[in-house]
Amino acid sequence: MADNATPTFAERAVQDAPTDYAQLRDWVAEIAELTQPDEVHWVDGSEEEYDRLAAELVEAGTLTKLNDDLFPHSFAAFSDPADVARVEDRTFICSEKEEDAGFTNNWKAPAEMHGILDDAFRGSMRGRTMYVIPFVMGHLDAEDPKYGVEITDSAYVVMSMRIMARIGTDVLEKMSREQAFYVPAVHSVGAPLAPGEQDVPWPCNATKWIVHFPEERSIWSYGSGYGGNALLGKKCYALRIASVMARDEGWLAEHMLILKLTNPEGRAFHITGAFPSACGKTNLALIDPTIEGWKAETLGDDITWIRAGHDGELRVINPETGYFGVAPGTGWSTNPNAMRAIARGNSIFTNVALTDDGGVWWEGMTDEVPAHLTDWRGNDWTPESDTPAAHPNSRFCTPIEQTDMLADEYRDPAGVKLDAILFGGRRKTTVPLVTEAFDWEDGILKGATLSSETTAAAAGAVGVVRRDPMAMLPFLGYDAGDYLAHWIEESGKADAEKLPRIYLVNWFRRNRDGGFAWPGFGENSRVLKWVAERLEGKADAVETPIGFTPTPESLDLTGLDVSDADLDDALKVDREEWAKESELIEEWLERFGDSLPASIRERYEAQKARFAL
Ligand SMILES: Nc1nc2c(ncn2[C@@H]2O[C@H](COP(=O)(O)OP(=O)(O)OP(=O)(O)O)[C@@H](O)[C@H]2O)c(=O)[nH]1
Ligand SMILES: O=C([O-])CC(=O)C(=O)O
Ligand SMILES: [Mn+2]
Repeated sequence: MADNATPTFAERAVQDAPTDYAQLRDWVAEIAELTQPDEVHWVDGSEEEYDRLAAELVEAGTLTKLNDDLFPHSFAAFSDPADVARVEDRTFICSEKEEDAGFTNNWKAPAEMHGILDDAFRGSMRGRTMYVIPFVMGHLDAEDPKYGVEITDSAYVVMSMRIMARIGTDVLEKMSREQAFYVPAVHSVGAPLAPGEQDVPWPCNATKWIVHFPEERSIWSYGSGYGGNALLGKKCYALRIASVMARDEGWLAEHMLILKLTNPEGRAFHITGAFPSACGKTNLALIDPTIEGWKAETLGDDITWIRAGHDGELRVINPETGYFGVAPGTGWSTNPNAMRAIARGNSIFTNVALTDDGGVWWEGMTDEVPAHLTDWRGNDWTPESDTPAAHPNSRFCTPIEQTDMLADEYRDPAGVKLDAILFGGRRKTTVPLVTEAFDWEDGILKGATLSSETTAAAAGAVGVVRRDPMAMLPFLGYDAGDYLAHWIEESGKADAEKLPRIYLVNWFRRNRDGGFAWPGFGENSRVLKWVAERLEGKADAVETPIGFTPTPESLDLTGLDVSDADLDDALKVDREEWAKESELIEEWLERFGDSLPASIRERYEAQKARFAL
């Protein structure tokens, strides 16, 4: 016990707590006792609070206020050059049993990991403010709201969480009233300050731990201030922990965009797309169709929760409220919908370049390259410079409500019926522009064996082909084989004839000259049109050993300047390429051992046999 004069860290953490939810108060007190912050602030989620934090971060040099005439109410942040992406090799799933984490995850025994984390977090918030952020992923008025509380010592995280999720007083009140379960999520940049020590603009620690305890449903993140490592509602909760909740409760947490596509007759199709990080989800979610009469609206760009509805349909919602989008390549010509949302302001940019008039710029934003910039590292930059002005994984963090083409159904907790699922990745070779799976099980095989070249979204080598089941490889909270079995089980709850159709897509295949065979971006609406017309039984296709691909005539190419050679390069199923691919797929499936569902192996054998014919 402390004497009367000095309250303990625990006492100070809850003395002004705006809740009487005892379990929550106890947990916050316990974390304060461990991390020893100077102050504790319970986040209310108000605009005044956001502006106050922004002013503090501008003062500290963490944020640069942008020119209000260009990007109203917006800021740029520049991270430590060693803290620019998710760190997959420091990400752990600490289930009780190692086999439950599966071969795709790093694992340590929970007791051992708790010991490591206790040591790391002890005193880690000294000299800093500890923020308590009540949040909900998905809708607050959902049947079963998915609450969380993030404790963090980063005001940048608080500001970003306010864009990305529903946070603050309303959430805290409802959670407290219901005494509801919440996911406890603790984040520290791991850079305590000694008394009088000067802070740096982007505090972080060379050692990083991104840890999930699936049975406890808890998250501990140490050492990084960046994106998916630190905004714990996003990948850590809404994918890794949610995938485990989904397994136990009977739903699916997926790394997918949601798009509503309406044809000229007014019929709407809801399409999700699972593509690995930096492989085109945000761009497809915000597509500006180039074909006449077709309308696209978005519901989400990164995470989708899927549930079999009472009506035998699969229904989907987006649990987030903002974009944490890849900046480079997002431009007025490639993605005007994203640009318009960004230009409304209220955004935080991380690791982009600054223009001389107080705006931001990144590669691909405009066709014209500015003559002078300050690059993401703070150095002078000109078009002659030999490094990019913006980091390849620089990001814009922008409220989804600022999107002109936001679908009304985004706001509906019941979500929308799912009509088609696209699985995609970056493949220079082998994988055609679009292939319709023969049926649902064949579609699951396509998802289970999905592959892509690695990108700058995660630390490590770029451009290496790896298998990425359902684009969830870095986001699975449990064994990959059990996850595939869960997909099969959940889809069994829907009426077979109401199940979505599954397509494999690849916008990134190269032509014989090494360029992109397909122009991509808005032109992908031509592929979406083909998908919609397949769903209606209207579009023609060629049957190949891997499924149905478009006949050149069935793709609407009106007004598109694409050569026959490029089209052939984009669409072909090449037997030699697939002979190599089959070997890689076989090696991949071997790695699952006994946990691979038998039906997936059977469908793979059937595919292989079709090539042998
Ligand atoms: N060539 C080509 N590039 C594309 C296409 N769609 C997206 N890209 C580029 O791919 C990169 C990543 O695209 P995003 O849409 O941000 O990818 P994402 O899947 O949302 O990435 P995360 O947010 O990291 O999960 C950007 O540089 C885009 O410009 C396309 O159709 N063709
Ligand atoms: O999580 C992040 O840092 C950014 C992101 O969306 C991804 O990598 O998929
Ligand atoms: Mn994205």
